[in-house]
This record gives sequence, C-alpha cells and structure tokens, in this order.
Amino acid sequence: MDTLARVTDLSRRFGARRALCCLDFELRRGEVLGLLGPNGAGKTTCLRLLSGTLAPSGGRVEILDIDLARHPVAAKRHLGYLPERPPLYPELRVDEYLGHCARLHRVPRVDFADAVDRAKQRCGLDAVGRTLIAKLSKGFRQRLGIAQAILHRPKLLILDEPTEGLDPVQIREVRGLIRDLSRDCGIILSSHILSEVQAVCDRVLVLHQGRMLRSDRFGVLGPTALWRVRLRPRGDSGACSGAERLERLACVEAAVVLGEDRFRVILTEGAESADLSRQILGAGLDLCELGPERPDLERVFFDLIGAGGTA
Ligand SMILES: Nc1ncnc2c1ncn2[C@@H]1O[C@H](COP(=O)(O)OP(=O)(O)OP(=O)(O)O)[C@@H](O)[C@H]1O
Repeated sequence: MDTLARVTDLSRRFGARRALCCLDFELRRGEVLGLLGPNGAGKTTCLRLLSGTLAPSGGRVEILDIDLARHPVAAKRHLGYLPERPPLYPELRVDEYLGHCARLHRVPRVDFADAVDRAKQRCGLDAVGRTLIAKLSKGFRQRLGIAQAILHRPKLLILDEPTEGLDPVQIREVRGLIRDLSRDCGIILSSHILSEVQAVCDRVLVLHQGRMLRSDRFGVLGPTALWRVRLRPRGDSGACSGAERLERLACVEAAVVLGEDRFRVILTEGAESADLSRQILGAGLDLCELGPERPDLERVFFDLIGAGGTA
C-alpha cells in the first residue's frame, strides 16, 4: 500500500473561529511532507487531527486505509506523534520515560527492552539512558520526544515543529535524524521556517488562514515552472488586470504582479514556455519579454500568502 495517510475535506472549528477548512491531501510511502505556514495558519490543528488527538468538525482522516474516527486504536497503531510540546517528565530518567511510553504504545512486554534500545540508538540517546530528563539539553529533549514517537515502529511519523527552539548545531542534527528516519516511515512535519522545509521535505503544502494554498507541486517546482513576463501596457484593459488575463490562459496556474506590466507566472504541470508565449499572443496580449525565474520557495511562499516579497 503506497498511501500512508489520506485526508479528505478536513475541517476544524473552535467556536466561531475556523482553524482549518476543506483540507485534501495524501502522504505516500517514503515521503517527507512539509506543512508550511505562518503562525496561526492551522498547522498544529492539522497535525492534531491527523494524530487523532483532536476530533475534526468535518471530513475524514485515513491511516493506511483505516478510518481514524471509526477505528482510532487500529489507526493509531501505525502513528507516531511528536507534539509541539512533547509531554516529557523531568523527574524521570530517559530509560524510565521510554519504558513508560512503550507501555502506552502497547509494545508487548517482552519487547520493551529491545524497543527502548532501538529508539535510543536511532535517536542518538544511547549515552543518556540513566540521565534525568530535567538535565537534558533542549536538543536531547527533542530527540527524546522523537524517540517516544518511534518506539512502536510506526509507519507514519507526525512531527510538530521538530526543530523549534534548537540552536543551529542541534537543528542540523535533528534534520539528519528526520532524513534518516524517513528510510523507515513516511513523515509529515510542520514548520514556519522556509529553509527548514526546503532542507528536509520532498513535498510541501502551504497553509494560510486554515486553507491550503497550493498542493503538491509547490515543493517541486521545476526549473521550467516559473516564468517572468512583461506585457506592453494596454489602454483598453477595462476592469480586467494583466494578472487576471494571464490566469485565464490554459497553461497558467497563477500569475503574480511584480510591477507595472511585469508578472511572475507559474505554469500548469506539463506546460512549457512555448505554450505560454503562444497563448499570450493568441489572447491578444502584447508580449515584450519572457524569461525563466529561479524556483525560489521563499519568494513563491510570500507571493502565495500575499505578504509581499522581493521581486
Ligand atoms: N484550542 C483552541 N481553541 C481556540 N482556538 C484555537 C485552539 N487551537 C487553535 N486555535 C486557533 O486556530 C488557529 C490555528 O491555530 P494552530 O495552532 O493550528 O496554528 P499553527 O499554524 O500551528 O500556528 P503556530 O505556528 O503559531 O503554532 C489559530 O487562529 C488559533 O488561535
């Protein structure tokens, strides 16, 4: 089975506030999928719904084809979850804590020791088994949070802001750990740091104000997907802007205004610059310039959330 998680029309309200609306996506085996968005975008809400720690207001989550709402115990068996603030007990030693988590994950008693040893080894915690959690650095606490999530060898690992608050060395180590773990399971992680998702994710979903802005292609924009276009100014454009005219073209997925008569254009999958120039001319627009744009995740991200970026 290649689809580890399937999310269909997922929504969540908190009173009158809509935290998440109409989310649809899939996570496939072997993928690291990033949920990217500014503070309050709905990332944590989405991951809590995926992990079954929060119930949706609408829609469905399936883990390996098991409906999470209908069969939570069976579905959660395949899930490991690192919450935004992992529930660590500072008064416990690392081994004690992991043993406790192994019980919660229903690891068979005879496998406890092996499960704890394996998780420690994967997360670089071998040397600190007897250490009190209160004495661990932030980086080691984060590793411990990840270790508790992989104790039962889940097929899907959910990590909420896994490198938040870490120093650059710790960030690099945790990113390495995530890439390493992705050999065994699919991973979905959240971040508001653009370089973070670029560094570790195969695919990126952008959330803004509870909605998904773009789907899969955002993270894999190829060198031919982004083009810079300059049109000759027209006196007869009426209410319709240049960007709107460009977005009407079949080969254009989105057009962003860069300046007067200058646009950044994202092509639909499979479309080429030849299609773009042909369709621009066919629509009666006057094409002055057409050139490739570097697929810069940060710039596209700010364009999409409308926060303004550098052109
Ligand atoms: N328990 C709650 N009760 C009321 N509102 C909530 C609750 N949890 C989240 N929200 C609201 O839902 C929206 C999305 O919050 P969420 O924590 O999912 O965003 P986020 O993208 O994870 O943000 P951050 O990066 O700051 O953690 C926000 O407006 C938040 O205030």
